[in-house]
Amino acid sequence: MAAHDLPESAFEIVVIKTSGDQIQDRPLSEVGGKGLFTKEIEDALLDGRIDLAVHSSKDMPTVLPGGLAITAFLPREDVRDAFLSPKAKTLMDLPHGAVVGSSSLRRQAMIKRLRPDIDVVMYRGNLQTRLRKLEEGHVDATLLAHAGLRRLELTHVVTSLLEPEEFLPAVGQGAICIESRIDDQATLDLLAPIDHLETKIRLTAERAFLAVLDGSCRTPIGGLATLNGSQLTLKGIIVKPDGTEAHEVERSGEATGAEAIGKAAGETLKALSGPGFLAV
Ligand SMILES: NCc1[nH]cc(CCC(=O)O)c1CC(=O)O
Repeated sequence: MAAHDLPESAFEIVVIKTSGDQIQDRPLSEVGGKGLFTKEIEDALLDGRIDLAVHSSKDMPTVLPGGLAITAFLPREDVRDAFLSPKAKTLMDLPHGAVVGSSSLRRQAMIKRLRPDIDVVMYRGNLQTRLRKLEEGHVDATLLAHAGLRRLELTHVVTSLLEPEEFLPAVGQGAICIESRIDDQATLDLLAPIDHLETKIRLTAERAFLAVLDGSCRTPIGGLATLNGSQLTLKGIIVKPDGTEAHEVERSGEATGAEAIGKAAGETLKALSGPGFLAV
């Protein structure tokens, strides 16, 4: 091995269990939403116990504590939701009145929108627990992020994939990000070479979109930005939790305007849905 291939830094991994990981018996939207996956980790960053934090972008609130920022993105995984069922090949093929387990407000609302006859029931616990419950017949099907299943090398449990055209993923789905202290230049320098530009641009648009609409995690929202050369396209949707009403938006423009495109798409949905919709 050449000398320049040797690691220049040693890293100590500190495992932090967040309340989002610990609370398994209630939907997260009921106990405070997204911050639950990040707070304990951000406290450790602010205390200087750790220097960088690894998160799922999907779990990151749009407003971060002062002094912290998302300072790098890893290349994005598959953004799609996976459909898992021993009973049917796809969501649309499930028998009338089937029971689907999911505690995600977005998945629940989008399932109801496509299949009003389906009963969506709360479904938490770690992946292994969910797969066991599915196997034991507690539910007829469930949905999980394909990215998480791929990372755990569990893709053999997937029955089919939901295409973004009919089922928009959550903002940030499939993208791992790094959060660090904005004044910690040494860490910023370490991260710069691994920051993935395309993912950063897409996530900038998606998070700007989400920031206009949300904060609370109580409104079902889907959003996905894609890049075609320098052309960015953002699609967004908000759905009533019972699936009876939805508003969609699509905006395109130069990637350099990612933040403005996201913001404009959010404002469009806000205007389309009217006051009250987001509060439900
Ligand atoms: N809400 C939990 C969560 N946060 C990120 C992922 C999946 C991995 C990713 O999107 O990067 C998951 C699990 C899931 O949605 O099935």
